[in-house]
Amino acid sequence: MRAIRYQPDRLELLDQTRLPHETVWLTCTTAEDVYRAIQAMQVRGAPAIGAAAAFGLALEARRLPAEEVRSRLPEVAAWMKTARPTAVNLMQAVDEVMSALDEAPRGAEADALYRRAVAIAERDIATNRRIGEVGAEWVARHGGRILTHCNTGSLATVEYGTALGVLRAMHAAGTLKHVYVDETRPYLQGARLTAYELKEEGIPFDILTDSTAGFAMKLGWIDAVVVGADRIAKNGDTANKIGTYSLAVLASYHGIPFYVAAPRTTLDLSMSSGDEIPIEERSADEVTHWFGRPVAPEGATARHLAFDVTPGHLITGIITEAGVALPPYEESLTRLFGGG
Ligand SMILES: CSC[C@@H](O)[C@@H](O)C(=O)COP(=O)(O)O
Repeated sequence: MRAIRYQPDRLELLDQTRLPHETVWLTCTTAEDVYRAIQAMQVRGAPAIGAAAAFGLALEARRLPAEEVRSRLPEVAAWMKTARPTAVNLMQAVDEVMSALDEAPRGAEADALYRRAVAIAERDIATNRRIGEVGAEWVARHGGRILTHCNTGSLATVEYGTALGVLRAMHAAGTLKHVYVDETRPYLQGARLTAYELKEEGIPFDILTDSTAGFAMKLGWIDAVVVGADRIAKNGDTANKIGTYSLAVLASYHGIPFYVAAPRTTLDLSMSSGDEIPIEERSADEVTHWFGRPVAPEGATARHLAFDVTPGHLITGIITEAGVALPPYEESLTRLFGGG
């Protein structure tokens, strides 16, 4: 399954606000189109927004007059980074695609940026497959009934997924028994998107309301929790979809292993702890309204933190393409990826 299709003159995004009942492709031809799609969560998930942003800048390089690309694109790149604040993949991908300008011959900037964006996208797929292999072997030792949160699959990446990639690989290896999917209020990435992907793959699952997780653990339904990440600090503190922290606390209380699956591009080794990670706060309307329809009394207020930070000490292991990092993370992540 692919939610991102690209050509030099356009980026097509499978609109994730319409899934699973409508399949609508959105065509982007400018950086602004891509920026708006990221903000509106028509494309979402840390690696997917990074790749989309890279293509957005390549499109902008094609649209700008050739003699203005080098002077004007850096400002567009800085703006693109502000589309969403928490997932560091966005900032990394923007920097990486912009670095193509350094080597591009004059007049060939757009082609160079497009080629770099394609490389980012293709690397994401290969990385996710490797995370899947590494994680499937590791997680299966705990058992085959896995709880996951949000959507970390093909829709959240260029293809295959991170945490959901681990589940895909376990399914292929015959070690996955059942997936419990948190619905993931308020956008329902679990109930809408993860359920859609699991159904397509024929993987057995049940959706749980977010508040069921603790009792499901108490009832002995869950062997391990596997989630994705939007930014991981040097000490292993991990920002991910709101609700992840509660799951980690519950897993710790019940003695259930709790794993994060993420690529190198989700690590932010410039941050020493999760306290430094910017947490996106989205519109209260997304909580007081149900996909546009009011559910709370008129005038009711809400706080809509889109992410939380799980302290590294609650994380059993971080599954990456280079292997599984174990606590203490400052040492293990540096060993796997170097200090930079
Ligand atoms: C491989 S996706 C990892 C994370 O980006 C995912 O768990 C998540 O929190 C997505 O949040 P979203 O707000 O839907 O973009």
